[in-house]
Amino acid sequence: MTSPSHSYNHLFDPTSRGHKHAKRHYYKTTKNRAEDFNTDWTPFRVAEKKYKAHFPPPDLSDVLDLALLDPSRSAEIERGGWKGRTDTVNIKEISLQNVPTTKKSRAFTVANIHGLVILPSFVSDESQRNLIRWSLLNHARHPNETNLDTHYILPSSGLWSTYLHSPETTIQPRASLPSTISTSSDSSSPRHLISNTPASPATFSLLRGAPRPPPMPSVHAQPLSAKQLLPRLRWANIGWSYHWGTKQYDFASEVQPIGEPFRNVCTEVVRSICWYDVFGRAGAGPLDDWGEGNANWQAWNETYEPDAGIVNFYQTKDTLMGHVDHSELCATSPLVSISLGNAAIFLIGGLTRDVTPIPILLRSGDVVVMSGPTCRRAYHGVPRILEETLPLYLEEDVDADRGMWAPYARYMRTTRINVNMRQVFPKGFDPCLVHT
Ligand SMILES: O=C(O)CCC(=O)C(=O)O
Ligand SMILES: [Fe+2]
Repeated sequence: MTSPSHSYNHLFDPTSRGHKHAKRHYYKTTKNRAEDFNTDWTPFRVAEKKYKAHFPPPDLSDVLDLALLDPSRSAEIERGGWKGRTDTVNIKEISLQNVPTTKKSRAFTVANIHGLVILPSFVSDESQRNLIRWSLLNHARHPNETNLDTHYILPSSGLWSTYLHSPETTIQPRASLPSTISTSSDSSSPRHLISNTPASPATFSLLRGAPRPPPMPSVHAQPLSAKQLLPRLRWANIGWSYHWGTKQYDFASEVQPIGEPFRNVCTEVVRSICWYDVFGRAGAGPLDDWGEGNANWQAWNETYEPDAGIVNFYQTKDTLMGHVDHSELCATSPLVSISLGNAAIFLIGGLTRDVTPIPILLRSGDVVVMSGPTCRRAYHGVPRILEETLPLYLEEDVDADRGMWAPYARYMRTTRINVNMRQVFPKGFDPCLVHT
């Protein structure tokens, strides 16, 4: 039996030991900071700072928390003590089609962020466990690139499998001759978010020909055991290989097959959304800003096909800075984002950081879809993973799997996984037909 997860509620009680400890830690670490608030910060930065703060814990009364609409999730919500509200923004429920009646799925759009669809607990408990297993065992390994490959010679069987079978196995760094190798520009954790030119069908041939120098391995990387290296796993590529140095896809390298479990959830989501409810009816506004990516949303139920993306592995102290994902040639087709494990605060705003973002509490099994010209190019980020919010069905002592789930449960106790799937090429665009 594992010990029950401690609620984060203690931080909200000023008489508790946890609160006093966090307060002492806060004063110790902030003692020398000149100014806590900078008037130059954009509204997006202000929100990031707010939710990042560990003491005092952020007030979540502005955070949209759709799990509160589902009574069957109350135990999950109470566990961590983190709770938002359902009335922070105007939401509208939209229809889902072809979803088995056994599924309790619902879908919501959010006023002001046209093209954003939230599907709370779309992924069943069992399917969440499968996606977590797949992410660690089958996905985060060769031939898919991970953040660790630049710096470490990872075992061909994968880091997770090595950790399961012999956690003390030493993994050697790549750079063993410090004198000949300069210090890395580090594509390792945390993710580097550099600005780049948005991709489009018009810029494709230019992008395809651009040099993609391989990242340099760090000379500071030390040999580590599989067990020590595992918490440093931050991302693994899906499909088209992503070149972090230029923040563009590397179209010259081989595209890897997309894991069926990821693909199936994403296509199920896109095919079940009634896109007329999102774009066609209820004051959708002008559709002339859809650009070359094409406004073919009427056909997404049949044509949507993910071909790239990333699996993010967050430890509870990790964050993902505000950014726009604009390396995909198709600037409008749905990006499907699946949350697994601990909950997080997700911020989504507008086309610049000057738009005040909407904070949304994403819990395990929730799916977010970003689509259309406004939402697909909106700044978004993850300023906070909410500690101790792992749902009970992902704990080891509810193991229907005779011990097989236990190592996953232990890893997930401090982890959030996000599967972030995109479609790089617009429907009908054939990269082989473009001449350089
Ligand atoms: O973790 C998330 O929910 C979002 C991740 C994201 O924005 C990305 O991978 O580009
Ligand atoms: Fe993103």
